[in-house]
Amino acid sequence: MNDYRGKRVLITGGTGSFGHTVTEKLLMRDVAEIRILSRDEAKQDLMRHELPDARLRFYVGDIRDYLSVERAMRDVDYVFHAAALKQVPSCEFFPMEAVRTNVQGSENVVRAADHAGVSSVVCLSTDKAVYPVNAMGMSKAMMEKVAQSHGLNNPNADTTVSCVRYGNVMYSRGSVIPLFIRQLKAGKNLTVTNPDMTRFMMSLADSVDLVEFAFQQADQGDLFIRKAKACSVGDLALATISLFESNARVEVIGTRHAEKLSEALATREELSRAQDMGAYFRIQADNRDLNYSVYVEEGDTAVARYDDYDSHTVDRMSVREIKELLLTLPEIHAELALAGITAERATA
Ligand SMILES: O=c1ccn([C@@H]2O[C@H](COP(=O)(O)OP(=O)(O)O[C@H]3O[C@H](CO)[C@@H](O)[C@H](O)[C@H]3O)[C@@H](O)[C@H]2O)c(=O)[nH]1
Repeated sequence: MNDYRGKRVLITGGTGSFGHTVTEKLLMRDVAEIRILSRDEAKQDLMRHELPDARLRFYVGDIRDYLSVERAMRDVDYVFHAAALKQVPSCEFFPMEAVRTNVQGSENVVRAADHAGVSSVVCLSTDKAVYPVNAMGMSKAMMEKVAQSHGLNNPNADTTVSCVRYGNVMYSRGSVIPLFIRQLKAGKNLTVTNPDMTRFMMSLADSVDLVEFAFQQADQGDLFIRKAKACSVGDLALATISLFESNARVEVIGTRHAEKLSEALATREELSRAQDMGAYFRIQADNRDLNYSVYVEEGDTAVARYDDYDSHTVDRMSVREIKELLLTLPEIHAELALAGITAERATA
C-alpha cells in the first residue's frame, strides 16, 4: 500500500481545481514535499498565498519542454499528471496544440518519471477519450495509449504508469452548472443545447478519490473509472431552476461544436476484461504481444456479453436526485446562501 509519509509528489498542471484540492488534502498528511509544475506564474503566486506551507514548491515550466519536466521530476516519488488542454473548442481550432500538450507532453512526463525512478504516475483522462469525436478527446485517447505503451515496451519497469477517466466534474470552471446559475441570477432563461443529451456527473471530491484509488491500486498500465450516475441536461436545468426557486424557462439552443449526445466511460471491449472493485472498475492494459498471426487467429468471445458504460444506458438520476447531488457541493451552498435560500428550504 502506498503512503505519502516522507514522499515527494509532483502535480503537473497543479494550479487547477484538481491540483488545489489534492494539494490541500496532501498537506494535511505527512507528505515531505509537493511540487507544482505549471506554466502560469500568476496562478502559482495566487496558490502560494492561499496555501502558505514550506512543503509546497513551484516550478515554472511546460510539459512540452522535456528539460523543464526533468528538472521538476528529480527525486520525486509520485506524479499526478493533470496538465492538459481541456477545452473542446480551442482544441478543435488548434488540434496540433492538443497533440503537443496532451500527447507529446504526456510522453515527456512518463519518460522523465522513468528516468528519475519515480514509483507511480497517474495520468488524468476523460470520458471524451472514449470513441472520441473531437480533437481534445482524440489527444487524450492518445495520451492513454502513450501511458499504456510504457508498460508494454518495458515489462520490468520500476515506474508504474496508470490512467483514470473522469466524467464531467460538476461546477468546474467554464462548465454548464456555474453557467446555469449565472443565467438564473441575471434573470435569464437557461440555454440548453439538447435536453436529451446525457453526461456522467462527478464532484471534484469524487475525482480526487478516483486518482487516489488509482494511485493505491495501480499495476502497470491499469486504467480506472469510477462508477457514476448520469443525468440529462434538460433534467439538470430543471433541478437548478427548482433549487434556486426561479421562474426561468429552458431555451433549447442546439448542439455545440464537436459534442456527443452521450459519453462513454468505458467500451464493452474494456469492460470484458475489467475487474469490478465496488465503486470502481480496473481495466487492465491489453498485454497481448505484437504477434500478428495470433492477432488475426484469436478473438475474444466475452466481448459480445457486454455493453459500453455509457451515460445513455446507466442509471439516470431523477430531477430530485440531481438536486440532492448538487446539494452535496459546497459551491452550491455558497451560491444558495448568496441568493438568500437556506439549505433546508432547498432540500424541502
Ligand atoms: O449553455 C450550455 C452549455 C452546455 N450545455 C450542455 O451541458 C452539458 C455539459 O457541458 P459542459 O459543462 O460544457 O461540459 P462538456 O462539454 O461535456 O465538457 C466538459 O467535461 C469534460 C469531461 O467530460 C472536460 O474534459 C471538458 O473540459 C469540459 O468542458 C453538455 O451536454 C452541453 O451540451 C448546455 O445545455 N447549455
